[in-house]
Amino acid sequence: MAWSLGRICKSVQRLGSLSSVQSQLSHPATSGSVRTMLGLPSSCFSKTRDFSLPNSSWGPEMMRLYKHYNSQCEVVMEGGVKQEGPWRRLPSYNRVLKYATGGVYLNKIIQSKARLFTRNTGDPGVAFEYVLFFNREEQRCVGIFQAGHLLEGPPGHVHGGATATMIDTVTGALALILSGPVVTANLNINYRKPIPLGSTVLLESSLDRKEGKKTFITSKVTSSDGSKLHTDTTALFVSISFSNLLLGS
Ligand SMILES: CCCCCCCCCCCCCCCC(=O)SCCNC(=O)CCNC(=O)[C@H](O)C(C)(C)COP(=O)(O)OP(=O)(O)OC[C@H]1O[C@@H](n2cnc3c(N)ncnc32)[C@H](O)[C@@H]1OP(=O)(O)O
Repeated sequence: MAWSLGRICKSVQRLGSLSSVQSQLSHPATSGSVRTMLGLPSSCFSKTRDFSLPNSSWGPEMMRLYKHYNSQCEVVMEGGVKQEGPWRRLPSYNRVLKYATGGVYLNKIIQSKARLFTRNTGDPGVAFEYVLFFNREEQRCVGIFQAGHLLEGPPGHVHGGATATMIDTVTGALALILSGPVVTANLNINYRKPIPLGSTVLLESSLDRKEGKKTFITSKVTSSDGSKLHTDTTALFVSISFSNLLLGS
């Protein structure tokens, strides 16, 4: 077990290196063959579903925003030469640690039925449909989120906890890319306007500042056209030793 844990820690430490993460992010043109998320051979991911790719449940607004950012992941230069664009799509799996260990699953630490909360159903469109994009230059992450009917809170609207989950995801992803292994220490959310169930919203997060172990991120959720502010948030992430997190110390 110690050997497997060591491999996980090394993988996540690699994930914590900005240059490493950036080089490992999937490229739009090769999204079906993501090199790896954690620096592992692509065979570890070959049978793994990438949940951040379009599926039949995505509505027109979700597709429009997806195409808007995805088209900026690659730019075609004069002469038809393709180059990386300012944005990267972040792949999204439901059992990262299983694959981080190359299939050696740590049953004693993580229950074998464990799934990433936001990716715990394979049924398209019923819960969290989302995709994240990262902009290196601007140190920004955006999330496009279509809320399924299982996320109801107030009748016809999204549960505040589900919204918080998505805010945690988009701010957490940014903090993770910029600072390596982190946990959420504080999320301060102002709920301004309810989000209609089934609608698509845009989550934007950007780096406020870094102070030692602390990474401060700001975020807002707006309607897909940007005209309506649903929430604004400040978030604090604290850097951790990944082995301490797994061992609960
Ligand atoms: C290829 C790449 C693809 C990437 C694509 C990834 C996509 C996929 C992304 C998914 C993203 C999901 C993101 C989910 C993230 C969770 O959900 S994490 C789970 C929820 N969070 C937790 O369970 C955390 C529980 N809390 C803790 O473990 C500990 O309290 C903490 C937060 C580590 C802090 O521990 P501590 O011993 O207090 O730490 P300590 O060193 O004393 O404090 C450090 C500093 O932080 C301050 N601080 C600590 N807590 C607080 C607080 N609550 N308020 C204010 N200040 C605080 C301290 O005052 C201290 O400040 P300074 O003195 O340095 O100025």
